[in-house]
Amino acid sequence: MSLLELDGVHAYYGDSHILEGVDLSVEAGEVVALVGRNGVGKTTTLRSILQLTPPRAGEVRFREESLVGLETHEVAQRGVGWIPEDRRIFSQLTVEENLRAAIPDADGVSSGLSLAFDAFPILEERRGQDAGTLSGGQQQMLAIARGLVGENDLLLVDEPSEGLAPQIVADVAEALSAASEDATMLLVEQNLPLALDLADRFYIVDNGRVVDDGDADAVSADDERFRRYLSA
Ligand SMILES: Nc1ncnc2c1ncn2[C@@H]1O[C@H](COP(=O)(O)OP(=O)(O)OP(=O)(O)O)[C@@H](O)[C@H]1O
Repeated sequence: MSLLELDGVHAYYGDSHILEGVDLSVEAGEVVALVGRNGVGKTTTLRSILQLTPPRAGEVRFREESLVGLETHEVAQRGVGWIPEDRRIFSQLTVEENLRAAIPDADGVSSGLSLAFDAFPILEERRGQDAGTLSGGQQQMLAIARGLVGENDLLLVDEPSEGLAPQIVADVAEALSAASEDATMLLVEQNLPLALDLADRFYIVDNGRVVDDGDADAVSADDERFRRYLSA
């Protein structure tokens, strides 16, 4: 049985019908990428899992239990972590305080900090610095590190490479790749080569539906399947 299953999920913003029956699944231990053009509903799919945009029809099951109707904090308590597109770090807190705040269990603080600092050594150098003074790339590293130390069973990662310089993207990709060895992730990523590199499987989303899916190893970013749905 899959760790996460979406079955015919419909979601709206007001009267705008955004998700028109999304079906997908994520197995424990997998990295699954959601790819597709801007505005097709990838972020909304993550929001529908988190119950930030609760589905009006369809099911979201996590460990075979429905998440629909729960509060977002209850979804988080069940082990679903979120690394949002806009990062949402606490800019007035230091790097270390941001990490400590994301570690659920007091006994886990030192191992959590080691995990974060192993993944992103620059965060250890900056541990006493206010997070708001970090560069964009370092803030993204902190956001990812907060997700990693959260002891989640599933991480929803939204556009980790967005707005970052290529060298920083490479660092972020390396850390996500290392983290994915013992994490399960559903990843929204516009950078298709990066998405395919990180993921075991992909789903292509178009107009609020999954229109294609497959094994990431079996395709390359210039495949016709992607050209059809991803080119502007
Ligand atoms: N809060 C909102 N209120 C109204 N419409 C919204 C809201 N958020 C997103 N939308 C619209 O919903 C549609 C899907 O947005 P979504 O963010 O899920 O797309 P996406 O595939 O993640 O693309 P992007 O990479 O641009 O975020 C878009 O047309 C967007 O304009």
